[in-house]
Amino acid sequence: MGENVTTVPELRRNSLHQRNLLLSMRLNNGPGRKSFGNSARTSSGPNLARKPWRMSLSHETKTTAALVGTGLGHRPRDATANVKISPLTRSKLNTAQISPKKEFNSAPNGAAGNFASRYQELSLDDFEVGKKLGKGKFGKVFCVKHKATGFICALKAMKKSEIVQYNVQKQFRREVEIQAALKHPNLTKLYGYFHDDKRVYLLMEYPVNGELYKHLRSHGPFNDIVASHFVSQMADALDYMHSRHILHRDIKPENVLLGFQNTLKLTDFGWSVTNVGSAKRKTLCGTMDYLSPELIKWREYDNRADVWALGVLAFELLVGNPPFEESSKELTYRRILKRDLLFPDHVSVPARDLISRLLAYEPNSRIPLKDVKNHPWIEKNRPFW
Ligand SMILES: Nc1ncnc2c1ncn2[C@@H]1O[C@H](COP(=O)(O)OP(=O)(O)OP(=O)(O)O)[C@@H](O)[C@H]1O
Repeated sequence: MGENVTTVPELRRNSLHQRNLLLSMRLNNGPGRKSFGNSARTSSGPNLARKPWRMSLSHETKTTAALVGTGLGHRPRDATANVKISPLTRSKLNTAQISPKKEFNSAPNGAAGNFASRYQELSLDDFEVGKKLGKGKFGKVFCVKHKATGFICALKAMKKSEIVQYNVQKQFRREVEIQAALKHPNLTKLYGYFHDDKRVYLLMEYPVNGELYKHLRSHGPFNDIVASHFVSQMADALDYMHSRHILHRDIKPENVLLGFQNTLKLTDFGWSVTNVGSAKRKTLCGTMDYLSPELIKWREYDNRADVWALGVLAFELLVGNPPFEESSKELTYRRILKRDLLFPDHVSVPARDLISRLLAYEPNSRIPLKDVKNHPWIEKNRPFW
């Protein structure tokens, strides 16, 4: 398959936002030109395949500023908040901090305390850069070792100029703020960040076993024991996020990393958003196969859209493809709106029951995440995890 060919399944998993971004990158002669291929994750261009999409229908609540000093953050009530930073200004900026020292003290490594005291002064020279772990639209991710302490983590390097060029400062800032605030064993931790003249570097937990999606593709669908373990962990992670009034909005196997012993680590908070109280959202975002009926109908939605997406994920883990997969967006949407849910014979009765409850058409009828771990399918398989 040539570099500039995108397969139908990959386009299917693309996002409207992403297509818009791609268009904008093409119009701007930006890096999107290189990226339009199914080898996007490993090719030199940014990855635009299988990505979320988003079309803003309403003004969204923004969280408070972070990324102080990088040139990408803003200070509340600061009139210069959204002013693009010139290269000259950027070069004068100091090393940033995203969070207090305890961020690193909670890192899963004995050297973390020592590491913590140094992170404000970090630069790329403080790390041994290991293998490339992946590539996103705005940066590359590497496995790195902090030279002084031996602390191993993932480092995502993003060009400031590209973040500014594609006007995604706010989205980037929100992603960083949200990920930094979340602390849960099934969410990929963001320890902190630093920057230099050209790039911002995010230091993250390194789940060593890579993307769940790759395991799904290489090993085929999972059995009940493995799938139920993943579903239970994901329910826990989402329940935690929702308890903090945060919606993930882009659940799919590509956004799940794996640590040791099948520990699930949800990642990519690029479309996550805070949703305080009974507020509802209207921004259309997510990945086609994972969209809930209320999203497709452009209705207001809340955290139960993530519950639906968990149902789609559970199905994909057991079957190998999402339940409403079709060759076109229109056909997929039609099946979702009809809730045309068909299980292959091998899917067990209790698994069908949980998936059906997660995929209840009406958000009110969906099983609460707290009840997922007590569901018979989960309880039956738990002893074998
Ligand atoms: N903390 C991490 N540990 C291990 N691998 C990671 C980590 N974060 C990202 N990766 C890998 O690097 C790839 C690129 O990640 P990145 O966050 O830049 O992009 P993305 O979120 O997949 O895509 P995009 O930037 O287009 O939204 C991921 O697909 C994943 O395989």
